[in-house]
Amino acid sequence: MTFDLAFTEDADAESRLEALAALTRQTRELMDAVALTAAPEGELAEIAGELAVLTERLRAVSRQSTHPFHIGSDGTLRHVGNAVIGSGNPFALPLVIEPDPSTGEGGVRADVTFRPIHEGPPGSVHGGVSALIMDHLLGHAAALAGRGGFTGTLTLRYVRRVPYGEPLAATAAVARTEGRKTWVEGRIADQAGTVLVEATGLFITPTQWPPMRDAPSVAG
Ligand SMILES: CCCCC/C=C\C/C=C\C/C=C\C/C=C\CCCC(=O)SCCNC(=O)CCNC(=O)[C@H](O)C(C)(C)COP(=O)(O)OP(=O)(O)OC[C@H]1O[C@@H](n2cnc3c(N)ncnc32)[C@H](O)[C@@H]1OP(=O)(O)O
Repeated sequence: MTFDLAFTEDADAESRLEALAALTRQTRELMDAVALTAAPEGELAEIAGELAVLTERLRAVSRQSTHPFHIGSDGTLRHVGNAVIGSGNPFALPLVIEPDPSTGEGGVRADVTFRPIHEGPPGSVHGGVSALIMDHLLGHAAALAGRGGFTGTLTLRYVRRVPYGEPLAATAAVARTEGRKTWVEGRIADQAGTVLVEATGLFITPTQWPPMRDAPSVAG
């Protein structure tokens, strides 16, 4: 397979990206408020009407596509539209990933506090949301090791229910490599270190891929 990963300089000024990030954060607050609202029926309909006006205002000046990868002013590789880390994507948690070489090659960690909008089983985080976070974090570890690629397989073991509203830690590091294949292992644990989710992912680097050995740090 061939795959062109275009690292474009984004035309948007940093100040506009900051304003977009502020709108995105506000939208996340809105999502949380909607999920927990106890407002009466009439007020719900009224608020929906007000939001429809705002939605139309945004839609009237839509981009053709979401923000692509671009190199930020500090040299960081940014993906503003990403579903997990994107500062311009309300769906993103967002996950803020830090390198943690102490955990191994490509080692990364992220503090994560899930919210009620992530609910699956009552009072717990949806297993698919945990998988999303693990997929991304494992992929980030592979990229940090200079072996970025697509997820081929992702296997999870749900050890204990994952609570929301509680600070948790997600970690990952490369376990082994073979040609274009990179196996990465990771976990989500609570503050006491109790493992809640274990994950193993196989990432495959496409045949035509820009050299990642000198990849800049990645952010949303
Ligand atoms: C969305 C991000 C994009 C990635 C950007 C990466 C880096 C950018 C820099 C930083 C980014 C930072 C972090 C990234 C964070 C998260 C990553 C999220 C990743 C995703 O969210 S990604 C979406 C889900 N993912 C897909 O959408 C994949 C769809 N798929 C394909 O695009 C192809 O399928 C591909 C490329 C996987 C392989 O295609 P190919 O042509 O290169 O490989 P080929 O067939 O030649 O096989 C070669 C050897 O791999 C074995 N093999 C092949 N496929 C396998 C599989 N699935 N499972 C197990 N083994 C497999 C064969 O059996 C053979 O093995 P052997 O050599 O031993 O015979």
